[in-house]
Amino acid sequence: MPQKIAAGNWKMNGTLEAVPEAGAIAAASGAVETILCPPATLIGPLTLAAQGTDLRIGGQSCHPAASGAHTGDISAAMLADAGATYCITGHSERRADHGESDDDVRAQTEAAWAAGLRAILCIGETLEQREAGETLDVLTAQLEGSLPGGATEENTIIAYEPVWAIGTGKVASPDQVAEVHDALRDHVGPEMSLLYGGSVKAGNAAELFALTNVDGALVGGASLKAADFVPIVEALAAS
Ligand SMILES: O=C[C@H](O)COP(=O)(O)O
Repeated sequence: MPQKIAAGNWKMNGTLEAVPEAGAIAAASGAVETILCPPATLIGPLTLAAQGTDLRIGGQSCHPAASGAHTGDISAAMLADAGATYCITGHSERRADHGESDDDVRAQTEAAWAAGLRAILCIGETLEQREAGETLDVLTAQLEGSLPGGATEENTIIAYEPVWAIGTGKVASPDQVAEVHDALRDHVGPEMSLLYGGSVKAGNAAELFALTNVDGALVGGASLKAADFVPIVEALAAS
């Protein structure tokens, strides 16, 4: 059985004032694997807030190199040193804002593994690609291009995030999610966790988690406040 996972991606949100939210989320973690990926500045503080609980902390991206002359970047080893045990790779915002290619994502994922981090590797189609009927082809190509050989359920989680559903309030329909996740399951085998991401909220989480091949969610906006995220974690635990 794939592991059930509720992951929150705080993106470029949060200062020290947000640490108590993580504390409240930590207090509610345990029934399913629960992860918060804050900005790099908060990995240390959130690791401290999560100490003694089942909440795990992750980075949002990493440079493929372990160290060096890469101003503004952070390595997987640094994330691990600060307390992270997970790292998102291939998020569509990184692919769009920083021009990260499948090759870059594969190298980052390998770097995350080398530092002992479990990767949360994201793939997703744009609205244009969906409307052109290219969704499954695009996702297969992204997976084949960015998932390194040697991926297992121990070192990798796949997150399907349709770009058009991220931060828009337009969640993919259960049929759309099921079609993609069933195809992904055929691709990655029976044990790797498959997360859905894109406008997941407490109000739509249970319906998504009821789908056979949805093992959890990668949540953006609704992970910033414990009052929004904890009900999603609870819906997953109840699924
Ligand atoms: O990484 C998280 C996703 O991009 C989803 O973000 P969202 O829940 O704000 O739509």
